Amino acid sequence: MTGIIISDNTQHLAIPALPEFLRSDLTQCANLPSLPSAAVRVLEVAGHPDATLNDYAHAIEQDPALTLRLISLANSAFYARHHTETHSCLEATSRLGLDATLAAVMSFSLWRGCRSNDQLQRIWGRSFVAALAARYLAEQLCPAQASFVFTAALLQDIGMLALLAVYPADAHELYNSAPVNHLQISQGEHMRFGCDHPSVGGWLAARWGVPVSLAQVISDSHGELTSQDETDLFCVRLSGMIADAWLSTNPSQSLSVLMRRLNPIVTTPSISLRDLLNSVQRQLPPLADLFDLTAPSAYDNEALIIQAQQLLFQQTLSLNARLDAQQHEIDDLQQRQTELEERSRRDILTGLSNRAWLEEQLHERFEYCKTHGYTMSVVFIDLDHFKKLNDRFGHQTGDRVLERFGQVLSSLVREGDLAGRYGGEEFLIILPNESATGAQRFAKRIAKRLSETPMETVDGQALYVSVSIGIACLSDGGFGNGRELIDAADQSMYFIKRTGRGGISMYGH
Ligand SMILES: Nc1nc2c(ncn2[C@@H]2O[C@H](COP(=O)(O)OP(=O)(O)OP(=O)(O)O)[C@@H](O)[C@H]2O)c(=O)[nH]1
Repeated sequence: MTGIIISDNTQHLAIPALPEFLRSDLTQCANLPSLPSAAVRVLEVAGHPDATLNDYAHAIEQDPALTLRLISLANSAFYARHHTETHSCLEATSRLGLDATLAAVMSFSLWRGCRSNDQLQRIWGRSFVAALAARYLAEQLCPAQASFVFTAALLQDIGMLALLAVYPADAHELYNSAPVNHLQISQGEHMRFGCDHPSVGGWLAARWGVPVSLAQVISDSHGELTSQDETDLFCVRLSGMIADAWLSTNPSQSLSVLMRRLNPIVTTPSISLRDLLNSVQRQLPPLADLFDLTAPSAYDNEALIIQAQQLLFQQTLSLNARLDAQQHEIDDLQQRQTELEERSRRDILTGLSNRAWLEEQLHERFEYCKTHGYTMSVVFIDLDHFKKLNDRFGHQTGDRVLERFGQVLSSLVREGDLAGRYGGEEFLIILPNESATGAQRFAKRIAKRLSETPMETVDGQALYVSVSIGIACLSDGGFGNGRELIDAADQSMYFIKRTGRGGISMYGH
């Protein structure tokens, strides 16, 4: 092969620069895949915007072997479906179209000398499957670009040829695992060579002087598939994934994984994976024949798709089951969290709110009432002579009295009120939207209940308690915050303590 460089387009590529050592090794490599002079001339023609089919045909005719192959390609089942036989290079070129002619010339040229090499056969096998898949996709999504997409997909792995030429041992080891998955290959290449074969392929194609748009798509061919991709790039990227799945050891499994990945991205209903695989299967043998390639083994695509769909369904079920289990765990955690929060607000002995929660709530409600012009009252209750009760009947009896008193309070408060234990034998009740006289009525009900209901029975003797109650209402003073309201209720309660216990006092009345 004659390696003639016609116009180096590498500087026009929007790709990350190749590592310096790799660029230097590639540039100096004597075995780098190169193009025969006829292919170079075809590229030169391709570089002219006004190039005609005649110019192409003339360039190709310089190479008789290439001419014969091109005519066979045009006459193959692949292209000749509805046409009569072609006999000249010009007829062949016009049947193939300019892009496909370019692709054919380049791949024929590059393919020479690869036939006896299993590894190269595998690389080209994937490229052919990808090219056919890409063309099917392009015919559905961007028919005008079908030839361009076919070419780009066919050449997407030429970087592997270059890396094999420059670093035969390393690349051979990396590519030797059959069948190949290009995601893993790209990762391996990054580790060994500092970049992957699509970038090298794009660089190589640009160095040969192929149109920059083509070299760019080759370079971007293995990127992440997204719905924002240009349609031609999208077809090329997807074609590689389809080829990987179809050629994998477990195609139905790989296809089901691919289907899952495609679900959120491919929304167009015109793409049928089944039709695509059937189309690839139909066109692969004649194309492979033409290149003396052993076509990758055929599948029952119908069964493959059904299997893949079943697997996808099973994966979806097990994923749903996992999601359900996770949701249960989240629900349990949330419930436990709620229980913990609830418990952190409770007084253990009485089950009423504890002091911290009372104060927090009082602060919030106080601010709310101030902002919206509502009123509220707090009722401060202290059990009388509780020390004596403890001393006389024991601490446990004292505890039961407190517990019972908590129940009495719970039974008397209304929805929206908040009753809690403020400390030892002190209780606080917040009454939203309640005046001092309303709070007084409430306090009287408590006193009445206590006078009627013993809190405990000790040795058959009923034990009654009395309480001192102080009330403060937001409307009865210039209170700046909830703390001042509690202090006012506390002071009123102490007034009762000082004047004999067992009564109710209202702050400011
Ligand atoms: N059993 C029991 N007693 C408690 C608890 N918390 C506080 N006490 C007791 O309640 C008593 C309160 O005593 P004081 O503050 O002197 O009040 P008092 O004896 O009720 O007297 P006055 O309030 O003046 O009527 C103390 O003996 C505390 O030990 C509790 O959780 N359980």
